[in-house]
Amino acid sequence: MSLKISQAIDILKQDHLLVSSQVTDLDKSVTNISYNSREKQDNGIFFCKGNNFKAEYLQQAISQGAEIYVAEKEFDSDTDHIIVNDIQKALALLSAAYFGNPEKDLFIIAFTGTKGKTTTSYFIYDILKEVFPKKVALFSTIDRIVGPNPEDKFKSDLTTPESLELFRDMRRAVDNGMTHLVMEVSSQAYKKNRVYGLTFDIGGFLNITPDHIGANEHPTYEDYLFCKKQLLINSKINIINRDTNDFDTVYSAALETSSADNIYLFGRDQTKDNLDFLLTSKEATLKDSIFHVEALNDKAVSLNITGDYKLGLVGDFNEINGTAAILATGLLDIPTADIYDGLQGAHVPGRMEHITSKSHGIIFVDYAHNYASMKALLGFLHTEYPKSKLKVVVGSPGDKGISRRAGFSKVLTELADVAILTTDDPGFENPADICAEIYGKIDHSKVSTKIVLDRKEAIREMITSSQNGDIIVLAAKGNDAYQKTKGVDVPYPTDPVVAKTVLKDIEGE
Ligand SMILES: CC(=O)N[C@H]1[C@@H](OP(=O)(O)OP(=O)(O)OC[C@H]2O[C@@H](n3ccc(=O)[nH]c3=O)[C@H](O)[C@@H]2O)O[C@H](CO)[C@@H](O)[C@@H]1O[C@H](C)C(=O)N[C@@H](C)C(=O)N[C@H](CCC(=O)O)C(=O)O
Ligand SMILES: Nc1ncnc2c1ncn2[C@@H]1O[C@H](COP(=O)(O)OP(=O)(O)OP(=O)(O)O)[C@@H](O)[C@H]1O
Repeated sequence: MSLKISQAIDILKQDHLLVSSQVTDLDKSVTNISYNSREKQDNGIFFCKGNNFKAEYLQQAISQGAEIYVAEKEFDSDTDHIIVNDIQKALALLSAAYFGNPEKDLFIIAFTGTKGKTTTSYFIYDILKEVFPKKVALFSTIDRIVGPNPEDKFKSDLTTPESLELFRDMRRAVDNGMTHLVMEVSSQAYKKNRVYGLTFDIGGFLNITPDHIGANEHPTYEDYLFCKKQLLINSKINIINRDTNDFDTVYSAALETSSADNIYLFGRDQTKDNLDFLLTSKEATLKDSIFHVEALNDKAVSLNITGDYKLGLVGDFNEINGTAAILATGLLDIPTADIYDGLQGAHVPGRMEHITSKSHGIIFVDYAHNYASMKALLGFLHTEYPKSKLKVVVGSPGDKGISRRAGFSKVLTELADVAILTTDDPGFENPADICAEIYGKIDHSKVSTKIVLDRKEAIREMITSSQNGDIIVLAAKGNDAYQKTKGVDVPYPTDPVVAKTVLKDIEGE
């Protein structure tokens, strides 16, 4: 991979990002790109970016071989440099160019939403794999998959990677023969311009509820919504959940760059304007749900996806995610039978995973970790199984998402029968204080609550004290294999593994 300096300057000029440059050889090409001085920099271009950037990082990069730097201000007048007015945008455009614009060789389907991004992306990935084996890449919160072999799959650090890593991994995907990419786009990705310059083939909007508002994320809900809707402005075809909050704002965003013919609306309420697809729940068991998708007009009928579908994971919210996935893949002309099969077999790590016991009820492991998602989850279980006791093991993280604590108190009071509060990524806070905060706002006349700080013990206690007919929800941690504690990722066996170990101990094989 390489990038000629004159080409870099042209790209920046064209996008009105260039402020000035001091370059000794415009014909020179760099063969390394980095924003982290701890990496190797031989013949490289280095980006000075980030809230916590220090001038000494640039000196380290230069001493390690960086030939030129890009920054928003001059740090070192002796070294070649390009000054720009937006370092994040510059990083995105120049990363794309450095990696040979791999986005042009991929059909990219991207989804956003406060909840359901990961699930919907896995659904689409599992459907597409049926039709394009070994040709589908996935960039999700859980895994990034850039090729067909085991070494091409690795854990993600962010939901949407920084632009440099995004284009690097797209390049790897293309070089590995991938033709399609399914990815999650977080609001932060737009806030931080990680996806700047990208146009998605299909963009989907699932929902928005207040979340991710705080010092390091979005200052206000309006800012959160503004960032989220950018995905639709930057997509050729749009899929929108008609029942989302702020629908009018979201739909107007889609109309900024797409005609109504290229916007597909789905939802559960047939009386709403412009609905293209109606979703209706049909049957749900503890293991799967069957729902119906019906095209309501000629535009929708042309996708040929009307029919019943089955999902191997329950939750009416998952039917919404499933419908979004059906539309996205229907737009690719994929036979309905393949969509049906892919969806039926879809599995999303840590999302509504169910574990059956012989005599201690049914256990769900789910990543629900704020009021809205817990409300959707517990509300669904409560409606489907009104006679069962709902027993929840949950904790809330330290150092972030403070509002989730009051949200858990509220939703547990509204819907749970029994709750054990426990540890979940306490960071630099004391997990006992976090639990006490949740405990303090629970109405104890409605839900029997206790605190067991050791998460494994909390799960053990909940399972051993339950019986058939009970529904246990191990919430908020999903399939996470560590507890983030005082800056260290302390290994944790994962909730499903802990639950299965407890069952093995008390029920045998
Ligand atoms: C607030 C925020 O968005 N921060 C992100 C941002 O950090 P930053 O650019 O400000 O960089 P920084 O961490 O301050 O570090 C300064 C710079 O110095 C460099 N450095 C540092 C040390 C050194 O020795 N040498 C050196 O060169 C670093 O490489 C960096 O470029 O860019 C970094 C990548 O370059 C991200 O890791 C980081 O995400 C933080 C850690 C994060 O986790 N953000 C969350 C809020 C997030 O983005 N979440 C969304 C999902 C939310 C949702 O579900 O909707 C996501 O997409 O994951
Ligand atoms: N469409 C939806 N509406 C409401 N809640 C949902 C929806 N889909 C999933 N959930 C709930 O949210 C949890 C997280 O789902 P998922 O990981 O798919 O969302 P996400 O958007 O990727 O979340 P995050 O941004 O927190 O990583 C699930 O475990 C489930 O409890």
